[in-house]
Amino acid sequence: MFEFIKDSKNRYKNLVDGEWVASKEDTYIDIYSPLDESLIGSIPAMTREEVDLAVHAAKAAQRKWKLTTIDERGEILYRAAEILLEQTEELATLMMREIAKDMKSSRSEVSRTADFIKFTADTAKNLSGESIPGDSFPGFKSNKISIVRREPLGVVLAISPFNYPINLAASKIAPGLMAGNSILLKPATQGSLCGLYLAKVFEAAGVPAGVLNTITGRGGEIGDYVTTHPEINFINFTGSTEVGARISKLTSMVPLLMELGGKDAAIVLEDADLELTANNIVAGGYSYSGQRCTAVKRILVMEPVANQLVEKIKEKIKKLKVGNPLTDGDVDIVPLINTKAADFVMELIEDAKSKGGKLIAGGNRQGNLIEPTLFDHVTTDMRLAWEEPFGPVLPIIRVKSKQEAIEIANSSVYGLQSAVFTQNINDAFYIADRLEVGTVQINNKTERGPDHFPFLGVKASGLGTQGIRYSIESMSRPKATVINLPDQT
Ligand SMILES: NC(=O)C1=CN([C@@H]2O[C@H](COP(=O)(O)OP(=O)(O)OC[C@H]3O[C@@H](n4cnc5c(N)ncnc54)[C@H](OP(=O)(O)O)[C@@H]3O)[C@@H](O)[C@H]2O)C=CC1
Ligand SMILES: O=C(O)[C@H](O)COP(=O)(O)O
Repeated sequence: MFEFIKDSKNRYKNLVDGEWVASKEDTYIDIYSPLDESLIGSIPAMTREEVDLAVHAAKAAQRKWKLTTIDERGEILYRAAEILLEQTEELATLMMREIAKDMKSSRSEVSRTADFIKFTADTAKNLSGESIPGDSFPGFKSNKISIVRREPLGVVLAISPFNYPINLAASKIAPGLMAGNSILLKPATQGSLCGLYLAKVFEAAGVPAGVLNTITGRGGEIGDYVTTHPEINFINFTGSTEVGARISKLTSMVPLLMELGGKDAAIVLEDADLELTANNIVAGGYSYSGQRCTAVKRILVMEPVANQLVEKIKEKIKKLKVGNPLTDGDVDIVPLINTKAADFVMELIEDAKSKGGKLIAGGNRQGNLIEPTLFDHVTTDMRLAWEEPFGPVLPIIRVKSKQEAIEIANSSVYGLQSAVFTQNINDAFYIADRLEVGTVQINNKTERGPDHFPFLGVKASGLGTQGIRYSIESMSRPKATVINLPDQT
């Protein structure tokens, strides 16, 4: 089924106006596996002219797509979810090779995405408009009624990152389609092969020609052209704050929905259940080598329980499986996505070492595989206290009071999530209410799911709100039609 999205040389094609098209200029980008450096495929480096064709197709197709019923769109999404599940093994294997995610996590990303797509169809089918009587506002009577329905925005540009190449692409495509938009998917270059498979899934499910199109090429080369294209009506971006800020500077009068970087703090109070806390910190900080926007990225612990917590985390780190999913099966710590990312993490480690951070575990590197690393006594002059490693390293900052924890947590430029570990609900709410983040988790690691919860970052962590219903609402707008009946009073 998926064969014709690539040629005999493993060169992938793009979905443009319902056709799978090769690079017109014969310019391709080779994609190598971070696991063994093998060549796993090539993707077209699209030219501006090729981008234009995709955008025009999306624009034209949206005019018809918005006239389809929500029920029809929902049926296509239910089929897409089924096809996706049928392809689990093939897609998970590709994902493992393309972004170095172990098979168990790759499979679970595919099934989570199928659930997401189904839930999106269910939610859109159950959204209702509203009618607002005029007489609730002073000076108006009940003969004036506003009927409010939702309209699509037009052409949605969906830009996804490498780390969840299926889920973070589908979580833009599915709500966008249900809202009646057409979509241009620009997947991360390392992650494009998965992105193109996903597009094939939606196409096979019956998404009409032009309603979903793909654009491949390096963001640094075609990104600015695509994001400033005059026919784009909405941009839904997930990735680094650096690129998100660039898009927000370059664009004008185009609404943006952005999930960006984070430095999620786990705040641990004296009365916390330390076993539960350590389990959550280790799972939250190190899974997929910390390459998750919502990974726990710093620990702010009350001094009196710090030693005990450090010991527990250290013991649990020893049990993490470190290796290569190709040869070692399901592992927690995998090689990072590329050498640049691994070099950056090592810089943070060296900086913390040189400034007196106490290395409790890890610290070494073999190629791009970095040991799960824990530093104690990290101070606020160390880069590790503030910068997002997107790698398996966690700093422990010891604090003396709730106030100090709140202050350090809020001094970050980021504001995605935070976790608070305590058995005192009053303290939990006291802290939660003062944290400048999108979500506070009480007695749990920071995480996005379940995917129908609102998901948002404040400050440098994002703009707007995702989460199934929130995403549909973000990708549509209210349209009011006002009925003016004769005044019979
Ligand atoms: N808050 C959240 O939900 C999430 C945040 N992230 C954040 O993303 C980062 C890691 O992901 P990563 O993929 O490396 O992020 P990047 O910001 O490097 O890339 C994200 C996407 O943007 C594209 N891109 C790059 N330059 C441009 C440009 N000028 N215009 C338009 N698009 C462009 C990339 O394409 P290409 O690959 O071709 O460069 C990719 O598709 C981390 O900071 C992490 O915190 C990641 C996941 C979730
Ligand atoms: O991109 C990410 O890192 C994800 O949005 C995080 O999702 P998770 O918390 O469910 O892993």
